[in-house]
Amino acid sequence: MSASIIDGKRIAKELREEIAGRVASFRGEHSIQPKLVAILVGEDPASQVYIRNKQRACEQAGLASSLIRLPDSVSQSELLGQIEDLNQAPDVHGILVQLPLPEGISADLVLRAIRPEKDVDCFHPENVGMLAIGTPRFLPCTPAGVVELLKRSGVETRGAHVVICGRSNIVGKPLALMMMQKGDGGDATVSVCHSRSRNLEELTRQADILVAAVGREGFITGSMIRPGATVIDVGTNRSANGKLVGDVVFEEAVEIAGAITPVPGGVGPMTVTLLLENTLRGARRTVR
Ligand SMILES: NC(=O)C1=CN([C@@H]2O[C@H](COP(=O)(O)OP(=O)(O)OC[C@H]3O[C@@H](n4cnc5c(N)ncnc54)[C@H](OP(=O)(O)O)[C@@H]3O)[C@@H](O)[C@H]2O)C=CC1
Ligand SMILES: Nc1nc(=O)c2c([nH]1)NC[C@@H]1CN(c3ccc(C(=O)N[C@@H](CCC(=O)O)C(=O)O)cc3)C=[N+]21
Ligand SMILES: [Mg+2]
Repeated sequence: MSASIIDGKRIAKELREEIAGRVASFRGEHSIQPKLVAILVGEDPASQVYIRNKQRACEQAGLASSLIRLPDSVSQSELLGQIEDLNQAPDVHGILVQLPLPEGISADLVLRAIRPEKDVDCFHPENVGMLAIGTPRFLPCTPAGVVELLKRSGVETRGAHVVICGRSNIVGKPLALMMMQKGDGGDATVSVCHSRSRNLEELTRQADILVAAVGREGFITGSMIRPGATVIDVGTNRSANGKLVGDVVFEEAVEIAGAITPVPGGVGPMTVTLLLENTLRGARRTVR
């Protein structure tokens, strides 16, 4: 038996074409081009991949985008000053500060400094709070990408047991919030595992939908997967041979799972796509 492969690249392309259409009509109606600005401090390799892909995606969807590169040595106050300029700039609708940030810069402080109306990552405490109570302003890109992938591949979340490995503020925690929410794409029973979880394999084997967001190559092996389960691999790891690999041992998992996302070509392209969606949403706010 072999799992069906969830083609994130294809689904992302479909969704991008829809977004491009909406961007075009927004521009036609308001003569405003939605604009995203990303800030990269230093040279984190995962961030480089993300940046390259989102610049290209913005171009294809008709969005403006720019990248501010700052050296590792930049001071926290200089960075905060840059963010404040972007907060004030009327032509900027989305601001994204790439994580991780170098030591000596407080990510918490930096993320709070971004004006919530331009916080396309949905990392600001106000936006996380809105998400948690069920009245989201933005949906966080990677979790929303996962939910959209499931929806578009016909995987039912309602009543399903979703087991998420990882509890970060960027993936695991907001994904848990979204999937436990009432209604479409949610209504799941959610378990969240982390490095202190006991009997991990016992937990993951209960999953109808297993999400790996740990950041370790080879983390999810075949024996951790219930036969027929859907496996979503969020991991983006640089392997020793330079290849991009997920957290799941794909060759094992594909024999056991019912459906599985590959890396690359699974969740990653969806993250980029949802960022386009959020930038358009940020621009819409300015005309209401
Ligand atoms: N495809 C995409 O669009 C994106 C991909 N990523 C990728 O996803 C992965 C996760 O990213 P991120 O959430 O930022 O990572 P973090 O390092 O912030 O979080 C990793 C999580 O995994 C948990 N963990 C670590 N070791 C174990 C273990 N032995 N058993 C169980 N849980 C464990 C940690 O537990 P604890 O909390 O106890 O430390 C933590 O909650 C990375 O590979 C990243 O590159 C990230 C964002 C977007
Ligand atoms: N503020 C912030 N927000 C983030 O969302 C954020 C971040 N910082 N820091 C880094 C991580 C990582 N991340 C990825 C997004 C897309 C791909 C992606 O496009 N992946 C393609 C890669 C294909 C390739 O080019 O090789 C794929 O999996 O197919 C990967 C990783 C977002 N992150
Ligand atoms: Mg991290």
